[in-house]
Amino acid sequence: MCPSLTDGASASTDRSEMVGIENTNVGRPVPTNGVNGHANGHTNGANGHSSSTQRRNPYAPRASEFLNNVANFKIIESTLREGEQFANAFFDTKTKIAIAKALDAFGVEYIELTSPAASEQSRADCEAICKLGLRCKILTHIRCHMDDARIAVETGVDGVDVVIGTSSFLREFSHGKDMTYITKTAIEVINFVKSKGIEVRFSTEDSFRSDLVDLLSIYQTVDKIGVNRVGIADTVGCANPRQVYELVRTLRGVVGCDIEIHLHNDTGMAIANAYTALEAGATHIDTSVLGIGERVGITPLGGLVACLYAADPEYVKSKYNLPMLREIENLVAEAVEVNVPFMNPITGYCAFTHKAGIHAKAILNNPSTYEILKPEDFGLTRYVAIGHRLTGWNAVKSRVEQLNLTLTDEQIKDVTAKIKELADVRTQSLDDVDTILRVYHSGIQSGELAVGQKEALDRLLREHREAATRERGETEQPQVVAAAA
Ligand SMILES: CC(=O)SCCNC(=O)CCNC(=O)[C@H](O)C(C)(C)COP(=O)(O)OP(=O)(O)OC[C@H]1O[C@@H](n2cnc3c(N)ncnc32)[C@H](O)[C@@H]1OP(=O)(O)O
Ligand SMILES: O=C(O)CCC(=O)C(=O)O
Ligand SMILES: [Zn+2]
Repeated sequence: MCPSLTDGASASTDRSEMVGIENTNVGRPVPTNGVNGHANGHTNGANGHSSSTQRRNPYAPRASEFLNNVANFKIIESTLREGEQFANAFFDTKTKIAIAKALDAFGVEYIELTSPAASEQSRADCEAICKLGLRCKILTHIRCHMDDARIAVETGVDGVDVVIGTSSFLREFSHGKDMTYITKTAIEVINFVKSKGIEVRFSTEDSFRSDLVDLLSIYQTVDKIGVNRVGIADTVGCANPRQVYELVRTLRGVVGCDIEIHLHNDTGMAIANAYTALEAGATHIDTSVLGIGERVGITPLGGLVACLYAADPEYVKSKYNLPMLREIENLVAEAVEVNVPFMNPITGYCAFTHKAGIHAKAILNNPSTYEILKPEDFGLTRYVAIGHRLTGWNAVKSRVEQLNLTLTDEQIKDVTAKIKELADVRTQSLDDVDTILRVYHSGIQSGELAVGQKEALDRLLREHREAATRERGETEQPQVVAAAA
């Protein structure tokens, strides 16, 4: 059981075997040795550590890397474009508006919408979203074609994202155009969109399987005519972080405009690649909620936020309404009829649940020991699971203290051995653990029990169970008879 959410957002949340700990400690002092954790207010170091801890981390982001935009980026949220290409997605107007408003309230800088050339409803929805008066900029995504551009500029969008495939695969098997034609059309479309006074971005589809000279040449051309952004797309999800770094860094040296990156997740690299793109100088990252899109989709909003928060929590907190993330993910998950994956960063069922005794002890002393993300920054709560065979006496002690029982450390170790013995047979609920602790405590208080008296403890537990069964039997008996009748 991994109940990491606070209010039952995960359908089957069961907290029965958990110790919920607010902030850092459960009745236990946080060490005052200078390594402050989450409990004592947040420090200015990354990762929730004190700045002294931060300085000791040789892998922390280095401010001296002048191209690095890890703490200076914009999100282009494409749930309503790339996300609509997810096999399960059908967004009616009401749902699109709800998603657009939620993303705006979260704080994304841009929302990208499906091409108005796709269908009459797509065009009408695009216009409707433009009229909402959202704080974020609204973009629409079109083919590199004047017909699409003419429709797009009439919708009221703040900008148009233009794309065309440049790899030999797409030039031969998709649109059939060569680089000369692509360049000529790109210039025409960009000039047209610019003439309408709105933002324009030019992107090559399948960039990582395109010829580098072709790429740099067309990007340089569109940069010269004043495109606002150029985009790189890992359309098939084939790129690795080193390749992303090299291409973005090379491009950074060739164009003066902003650089956007769009990364598919076919090999699970989308978040790492996005992070690396920022390190190399990209300025804009495409995301979708839960990563939905063609095939397995693109860089997920939540995962990217987790990754960037780990690098610079204060910057990410200042930009986005982090506690809204779970609500947005639930909204989109429901709209496309999927569950939020259990291993999802931040909102996954077990994202803030700690289990093994070694972890539990350290977490109770200072959550930074095993947490890079502070659950409270995302409106969530951490839990420590104790009713299992991997538990330890420190975790049990925290529960003893929560229950206001008085036991010595030696006694807690003794009763922990009993919990582990029982948990070897089946996981114990928190109620089970509490019963064991209360029976043990009253046995000690009454003098019926001393440390190491296993048989006496077994007898007390058996007697307690029998008494409870008798009590239940008295109230349950009539119901059984009634049901049988
Ligand atoms: C990698 C990506 O995700 S890119 C974005 C994908 N988004 C979409 O496809 C939006 C939804 N698409 C649609 O509604 C339709 O495909 C439309 C309206 C865009 C086009 O529909 P149709 O005219 O029926 O063409 P169809 O979809 O069969 O084929 C794509 C057409 O676009 C052309 N094309 C493909 N990519 C591009 C491009 N980037 N720039 C210009 N033309 C392109 C192809 O040559 C083909 O035209 P053709 O049939 O005249 O040769
Ligand atoms: O417009 C872009 O940059 C990307 C288009 C796209 O969805 C892709 O190439 O996967
Ligand atoms: Zn895509």
